[in-house]
Order: sequence, then structure tokens, then C-alpha cells
Amino acid sequence: MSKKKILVIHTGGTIAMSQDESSGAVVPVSENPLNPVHDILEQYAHIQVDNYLNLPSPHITPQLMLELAQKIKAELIEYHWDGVVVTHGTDTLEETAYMLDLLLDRDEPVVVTGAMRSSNELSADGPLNLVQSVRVAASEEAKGKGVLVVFNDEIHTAKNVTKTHTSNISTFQSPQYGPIGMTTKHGIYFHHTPIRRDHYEIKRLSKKVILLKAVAGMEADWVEQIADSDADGLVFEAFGQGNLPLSVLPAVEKIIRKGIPVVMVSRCFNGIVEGLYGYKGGGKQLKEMGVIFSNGLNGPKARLKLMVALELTTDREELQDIFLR
Ligand SMILES: NC(=O)C[C@H](N)C(=O)O
Repeated sequence: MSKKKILVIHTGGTIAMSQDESSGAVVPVSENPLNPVHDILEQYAHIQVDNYLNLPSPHITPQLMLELAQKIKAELIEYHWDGVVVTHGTDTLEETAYMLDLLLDRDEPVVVTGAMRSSNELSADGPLNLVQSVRVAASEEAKGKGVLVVFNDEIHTAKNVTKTHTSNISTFQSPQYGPIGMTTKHGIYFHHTPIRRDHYEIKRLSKKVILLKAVAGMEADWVEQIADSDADGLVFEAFGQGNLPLSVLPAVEKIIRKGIPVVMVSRCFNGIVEGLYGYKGGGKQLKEMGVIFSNGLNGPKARLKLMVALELTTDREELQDIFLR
């Protein structure tokens, strides 16, 4: 079979950094440290490299994610790449991967990867992550599975993957469902297929969505400030199955009455939120109040989804429907 054509888009992160010998600090470098690996990549596919950005991922914004999605779509249409690999810092990697997943409706594999160790550290993980990502992007089996994250020999969906460790190279995990495949020296093995993908066509991101985490003893005015702000939406990481402290209920009610959607996810990293508990602040009461329940996304991803959804509708029922997908 002829070699596939893969576009590699670099955006920065530790995979594009080195440790400075005198200060010990890990810093971005101008010469891409992945350049020497490109000969190895050519064994698996025809590679075109695009040094698009060189940013640490805490500097990546939803606007940059949207522009990246638009760029990938345009590249796929114009140059017919068989697949795309994006290298990215790990801190916000899951957010970029999920935004790409929401905005791209293509069957060509799009794989996001990065590194936990910079290029000149012992056992740097970037080069192998990049090689395995190219192999996955060039594989027939990766088609139509949505945006994937390939890291430490595992293949995850953008929807479920999250960074779970500050430094370990096995940081990316999908807590609810596990990876959908693995890579080895010679093979690529998918063992699950995502059953549903949702996709949205938007041209801009103009809505301000705030993310709040519920904590014991939360004070009312933390939430009241949002009711009086110019926010377009609020995502609440609630307790357990979807419950909030008593103190914040009047402010949540005020926010909903003002027509600002409130989406609830759980601060637990497994499970979904449901209108189960009937006590004050319990999920049943919040549902009756008009809180929108999400489907197991974590807080940062639910925020991005609400930002995208609000470009299309502010109708509560439609938003609830979007968050059930
Ligand atoms: N491992 C990494 O890439 C972390 C880095 N702070 C970044 O996200 O840019």
C-alpha cells in the first residue's frame, strides 16, 4: 500500500522545549527539537511539517483552538491529507483536542499529542509520542473515530481523556471508559469504537462562560457576582451526583431567571449528574429550577461545549438536548 500523507502541526508545549543547563528551567526553544525525528516519521508516512505556533499550552485560548480547527479543515479540503497530527502542551491539551472534536466533522484521523519531559531530559517521551501519533493518523482503523489523543502508547478519545498527573508520562487517562486502543512497537490495536460524535458549525466564539467548582461552605457572593456580571453562561462543577450548597441557591436561581444558562457537571471524575436528591440544593430541585445537566464531561470541556452551543442557541431545551449528546 502506498504511503499516507500526514500533516504535522506544531503548536508548542514541553514537546518543543528544552531544559536550560544553567537555570534548570524548562523553556521553549526556537529550533524545533523534534526535527531529528522526522527521518523516522518518513518511514511511516509522507510528512509535511507546519511550525504553526510555539506556545506553552497555558497560553492557548478558545479563540486559538477555533482558528486551529478552521486551519485543519481548510488543509484537509485543499491538500487532501490522509491525517493530521497536532503537537501541543499537555496542560490544556484535552481542551484543544475536545474543541477540535466538536468543530471538525471529517473522517480523516486527527491526533493530538505532546510530552511530559522536554527534549533534552532523560527518557524524553516526545519523540515516541510523535512517532506513534503519526502511525495512528496514518492507520485505516483510526478513521471516523473523532479526534484522538495518543500518548504513552495509549489511544484515547478527546471527549473522555484528561490529564491526571502533574509529571508522570502516563498522565493522560480516560477515567470513565479507559483508552480505546493501544500502540506497540509494531502494531496499532483499537479495542473500542466511540458510538456517538457530535459536531457543531460555528464561525466565531463570542460568549463568556464561567466555570465554578462547588466547595463545602461556599459563600453566596461568589455566585452572586456572576448574576450581576456580563457572563453568558455558567458551568458548575457540583458535588457528587449533582448537588449544590444551600448558600448559593438564591444566586443560581437569579442567574437562571436572568436567562443565563447554568450547566452542571460533577466534580467527581467518574459518573454523570442526575436529578436524584430531593433535599434543598439536591439534583432534583436544581433540575426543576432549570439547571442543565451534562453528560459526564469534565468542567473545562463542558465550558467549551457551552461556549460553542451558545453560538447556536440560548434555548434551554435545545441546550439540554445538546448536553445529552
Ligand atoms: N507537559 C507540558 O507540555 C506542560 C507545559 N506546561 C505546557 O502545557 O505547555
